[in-house]
Amino acid sequence: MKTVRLRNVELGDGNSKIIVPITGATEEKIIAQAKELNQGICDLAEWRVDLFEKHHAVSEIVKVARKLRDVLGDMPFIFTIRTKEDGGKFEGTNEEYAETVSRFLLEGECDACDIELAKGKPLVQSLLEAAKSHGVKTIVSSHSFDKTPTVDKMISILGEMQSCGADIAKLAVMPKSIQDVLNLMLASAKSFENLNIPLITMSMGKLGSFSRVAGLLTGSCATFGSYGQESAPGQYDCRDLKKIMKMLYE
Ligand SMILES: O=C1C[C@@](O)(C(=O)O)C[C@@H](O)[C@@H]1O
Repeated sequence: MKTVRLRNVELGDGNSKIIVPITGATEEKIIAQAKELNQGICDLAEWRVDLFEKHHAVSEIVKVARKLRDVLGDMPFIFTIRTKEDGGKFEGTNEEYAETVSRFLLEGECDACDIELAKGKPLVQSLLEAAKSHGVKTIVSSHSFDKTPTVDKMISILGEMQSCGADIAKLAVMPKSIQDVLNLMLASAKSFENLNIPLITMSMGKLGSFSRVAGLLTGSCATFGSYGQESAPGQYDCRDLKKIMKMLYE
């Protein structure tokens, strides 16, 4: 299993890292939230750019990202612009999505970039290449907010992420039953055995929250916790998450 290093954080080394999404709508709120994260409450930050009110202007995104970089110090940060189809607020076309991500990679600064698998192979591959050429690691992601696919389907989604060249594969699904949560965990554990890139997997919602602390069983190398507003249903407050992970992992 390959590990992926983002600054001083090694993903896939057997511990589960805590990622907190920055969810503010304004520059002021984004920077204020980042300042609080830099107090040892998490290992990585994810900037949910689609929640920023000026996410249509790449120059504004780049400007805020520079400030974020300064405020976060050595904490790695992930650039994520989540589209409506995957549960986010970005409503542009696939071309506009690709344009925003690729222009950011050219002009901005981040340690890793989220790329949605559902955007299709040619687009995903061109963004993966752009990220690589800028020394940015990639997290290819897939979200299913209305259901949990079958175990085989989830295994094949994670496999597809690896075969298209992702550094990290991420899968988030919504359960309707306990079996769905167990299915996500099983698909993750099986993929962990068979793939050689780090995985981040979660079953969302209240029911799925068990999966968010089960990285030891499922091979998920990181878990998302909230600080203030959650960016997806079922996230634990990151301070509680830190305590739970300490109990489970030490
Ligand atoms: O992909 C993910 C996972 C997530 O959807 C979750 O369920 O914790 C939260 C998002 O902010 C992140 O980009």
